[in-house]
Amino acid sequence: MKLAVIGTGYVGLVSGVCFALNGNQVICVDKDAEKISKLNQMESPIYEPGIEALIEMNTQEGRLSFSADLRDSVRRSDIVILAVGTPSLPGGEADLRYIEGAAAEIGQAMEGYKIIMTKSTVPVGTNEKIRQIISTHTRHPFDVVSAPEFLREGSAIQDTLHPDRIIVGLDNPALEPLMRELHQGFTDNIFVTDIRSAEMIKYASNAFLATKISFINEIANICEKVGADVTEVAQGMGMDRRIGSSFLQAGIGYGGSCFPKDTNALIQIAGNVDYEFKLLESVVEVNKGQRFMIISKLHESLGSLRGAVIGVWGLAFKPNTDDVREAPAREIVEALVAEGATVKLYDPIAADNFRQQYDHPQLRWCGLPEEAAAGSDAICLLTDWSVFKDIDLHGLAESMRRQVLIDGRNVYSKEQIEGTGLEYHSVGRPQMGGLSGYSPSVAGAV
Ligand SMILES: NC(=O)c1ccc[n+]([C@@H]2O[C@H](COP(=O)([O-])OP(=O)(O)OC[C@H]3O[C@@H](n4cnc5c(N)ncnc54)[C@H](O)[C@@H]3O)[C@@H](O)[C@H]2O)c1
Ligand SMILES: O=c1ccn([C@@H]2O[C@H](COP(=O)(O)OP(=O)(O)O[C@H]3O[C@H](CO)[C@@H](O)[C@H](O)[C@H]3O)[C@@H](O)[C@H]2O)c(=O)[nH]1
Repeated sequence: MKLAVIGTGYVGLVSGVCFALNGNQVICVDKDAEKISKLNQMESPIYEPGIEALIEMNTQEGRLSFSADLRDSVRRSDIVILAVGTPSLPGGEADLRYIEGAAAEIGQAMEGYKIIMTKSTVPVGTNEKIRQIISTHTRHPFDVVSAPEFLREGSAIQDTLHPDRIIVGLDNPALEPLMRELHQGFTDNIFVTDIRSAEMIKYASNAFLATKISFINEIANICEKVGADVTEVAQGMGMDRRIGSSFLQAGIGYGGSCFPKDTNALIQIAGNVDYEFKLLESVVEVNKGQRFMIISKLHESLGSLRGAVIGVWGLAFKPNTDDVREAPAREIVEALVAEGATVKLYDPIAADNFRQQYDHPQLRWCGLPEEAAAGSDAICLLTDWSVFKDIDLHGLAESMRRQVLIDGRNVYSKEQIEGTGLEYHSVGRPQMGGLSGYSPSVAGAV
């Protein structure tokens, strides 16, 4: 099939490449000329493992091309996929200006029947709005399909090629066979529903996953006070198939371009129909607070942070991505700076993106994790990049001014820490080493 994918960000580029791999003829379109120019040189504008090799292979085999010309690309395609951003407005609602802009451009470009398939995450009713906008610009017939995307950054290609399910929302049943054919090879598990339900499935899924994370983070906070270990608790809970073991990793909370924005948008979607989504409001509240446990633990160990040197490992919102949108690291680093610390930062991939958004004279940019640790009073691990798992912790302790390690992602095992001389704090697990050692505040409870 002939496809035009509008927006070559994390979703559009990965989807475009994977649809090309599946034998389709794909044009990836972006209004950002710099992105298109990079792509034409076989260079990916985003970091996503495996993407560059697939861009090159599909382009060489003539199935994939890149263009800044939306009009021409739409005319040459049967299916137009919308993958533009839907960021948050200040009040939390989804900002639909890119969707609306692209819909108008598509309408203006059309010279015959098209299927418009929305992959962007959009509030319930948006596909109807897309239909209205397009119809004000064209007399040609078209159909609108909602096909929300569920890929995760860092494993986006695998997620696209082997998804748990594909959701297709349509109001023209005649399109179902074509949608099945388009996704053939990815999965047979295609759930066809109405457009509004498809739009809601996306928000409900993200909100549920965010709820799991805030839930386990609150359990972790209680574990610390009662002397339990949240990793054991999560493992035991996850053995119940009704609960499942995924998304029960306690830490400094969720970030990224999706969970924070989509939970807020769903609260607004509910609010617009006079429904207060209290559970989700609490999920968001818990998540906002969770990152600051890093600062509390630093205070416990070091007292005032004025004049302290703090190493920070990891700036991306999760490993294997260069994306720093809504990364918990941002607020943690800002708090450290505000408290008068010098902060030594290291991230294997995302440091440049982070620095473009936030820089300060108290920040020192480091090229290696060991460099960020040397002479520091404490290290805070904020992103669970695999490079941190294999660090020589004995050598690390020796290079530091004070031997405090705050592990915001529960990366290290008890065995790895034992004998290193580090005072080790993690999330919802017993403290190890240090003057206080592990002293659960359970005196009243036992
Ligand atoms: N990032 C993810 O992991 C992920 C996963 C699932 C769903 N989503 C959803 O998918 C959508 C896209 O997310 P993203 O992270 O890929 O966004 P992104 O910001 O990385 O990319 C969006 C791209 O669209 C381009 N664009 C905007 N208007 C355009 C127009 N009129 N013509 C051509 N190009 C245009 C922008 O220049 C940009 O390159 C959002 O709704 C998001 O919520 C994202
Ligand atoms: O047990 C867990 C799992 C994740 N996280 C954090 O949650 C955030 C999001 O992680 P993840 O879901 O892996 O990454 P995203 O790329 O944001 O993907 C989510 O958001 C996308 C955009 O909507 C959806 O398509 C995906 O299905 C959904 O998982 C990150 O900060 C993680 O560190 C935890 O703290 N604990």
